Amino acid sequence: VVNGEDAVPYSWPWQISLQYERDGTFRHTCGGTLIAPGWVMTAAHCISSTLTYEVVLGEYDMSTAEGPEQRIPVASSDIFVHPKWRSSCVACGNDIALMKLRHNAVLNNQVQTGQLPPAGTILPDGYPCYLSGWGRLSTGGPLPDRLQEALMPVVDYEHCTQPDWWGSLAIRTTMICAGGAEKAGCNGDSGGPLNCQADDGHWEVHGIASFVSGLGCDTPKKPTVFTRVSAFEDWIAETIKNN
Ligand SMILES: CC(C)c1ccc(NC(=O)[C@H](Cc2ccccc2)NC(=O)[C@H](CCCC[NH3+])NC(=O)C(F)(F)F)cc1
Repeated sequence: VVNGEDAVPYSWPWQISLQYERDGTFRHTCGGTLIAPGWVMTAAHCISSTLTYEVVLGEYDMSTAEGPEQRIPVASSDIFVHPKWRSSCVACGNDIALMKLRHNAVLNNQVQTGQLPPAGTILPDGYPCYLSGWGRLSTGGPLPDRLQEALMPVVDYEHCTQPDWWGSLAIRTTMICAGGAEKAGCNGDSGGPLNCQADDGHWEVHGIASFVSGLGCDTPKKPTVFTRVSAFEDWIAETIKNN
């Protein structure tokens, strides 16, 4: 997250760190959201069929074991990438994947499931949402130890598809744009949640971090682009029901 700040520890208790094994240790590669005790939602572009993954819940500072961490493996046969995802076309959308955990997470103050919005919900321009993640602090810059967050207002479809913004070739109605000024997602935030507060005060996960500009994470008028979760609720429900 570029130009964010340290999150209050465990204030986004559905945020997970997706890690893959390399040389005997696990490394953070993407964010994700715990949507049920045994299921994590992330971005399809985070998944490589050859890697071994585990999910870390209850994480805050990556540099130290603080206690609430739960590390749960994911079998590659339990990873469900959206059937319409094309890794050669992130602009085509469908950048969503579900992972079934080897065993259920233990829910507590530091580990909670995130709530999905009502199917079809479209947020208005300027609606305040927060991106959270352990992605780079600047384009090509370092990764943080502590979970970061940034307030990133929604940029609606009409504004995000303007030619000097992303334009209509890069953005689908199954996406949400947010930010577009100095705050942005960056590599490593992929798959993580766009957290938006409903009018009764509860939080909902409206987006899955998908892409930023190749010119740099916080390029003006190139807001961070998220998969719109409310467009995929049938597929999510079906996948969980069938597996
Ligand atoms: C719409 C299409 C033309 C398009 C495709 C890809 C991009 N961007 C990208 O691919 C940039 C490249 C980059 C590298 C380093 C620093 C900053 C940005 N990376 C990204 O956007 C990566 C991974 C995208 C997966 C696509 N293979 N995503 C992210 O960083 C995140 F966190 F925003 F989700 C931008 C536009």
